[in-house]
Amino acid sequence: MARYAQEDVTAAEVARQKALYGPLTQSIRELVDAAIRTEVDDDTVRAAQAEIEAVTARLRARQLEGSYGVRFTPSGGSRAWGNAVVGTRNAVAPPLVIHHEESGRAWSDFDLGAAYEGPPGLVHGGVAALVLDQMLGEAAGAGGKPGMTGTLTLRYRRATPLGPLRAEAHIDRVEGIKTYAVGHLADAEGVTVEAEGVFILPRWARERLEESGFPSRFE
Ligand SMILES: CCCCCCCC(=O)SCCNC(=O)CCNC(=O)[C@H](O)C(C)(C)COP(=O)(O)OP(=O)(O)OC[C@H]1O[C@@H](n2cnc3c(N)ncnc32)[C@H](O)[C@@H]1OP(=O)(O)O
Repeated sequence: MARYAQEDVTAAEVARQKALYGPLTQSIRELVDAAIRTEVDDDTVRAAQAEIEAVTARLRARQLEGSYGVRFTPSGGSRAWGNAVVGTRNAVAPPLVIHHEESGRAWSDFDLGAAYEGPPGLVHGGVAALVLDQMLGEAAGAGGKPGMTGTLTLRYRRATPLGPLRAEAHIDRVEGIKTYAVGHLADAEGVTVEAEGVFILPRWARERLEESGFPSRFE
């Protein structure tokens, strides 16, 4: 069962796993792009399918029971390697490498290819929401006010082209357990999508913090 978990793992072991799984995941991303854009003949497609199924069976030989979860390391870091936006082991993730400031700011330069298409040549609106949800959430977390997305509001000002993009977000204001963050997605010509959201520390997390003696940290 996936969860937040404290892991007893060394930094060297985390680095070893990152060096192992990062390239595997990148290869799968390239496979997805290749499958969308290939124009090879039918027999080659069928042969490729058989090879992919064989590789999938090898990886399935030993699996986690559920999803990856979020794992905290002894050094205070966390691994969200299954995350749909930033996950080191998730080929669905573009992935975004997100930079943070403790003031509650986050930004990322990244590239969205054929796998993220909605209208022809343009980023799917749901993908823009996916990216901005994560960015606003990361800004809230960077500022020490993490939470679950309560409400996310988007304004699609103009279409976002596939290709190189930048996303930015920052904390706008904090009201008790609610952190309001704003941000945008932009291409080289400027902003394409604006976002605002409220991130709320869930009741179960508030109760756990109160039990552990840190009741005021998020107030
Ligand atoms: C670093 C990692 C970044 C990750 C970024 C990605 C973030 C995500 O994708 S999170 C996944 C998507 N979000 C979810 O699934 C959230 C599902 N909803 C929930 O878990 C809960 O409804 C949650 C946490 C939003 C609020 O639950 P809970 O803490 O029990 O709320 P509750 O105690 O009733 O209300 C607390 C306050 O929040 C307000 N509130 C509750 N729900 C919402 C909401 N959906 N929108 C806005 N305000 C809300 C209430 O009105 C109340 O306000 P006030 O104190 O002023 O009266």
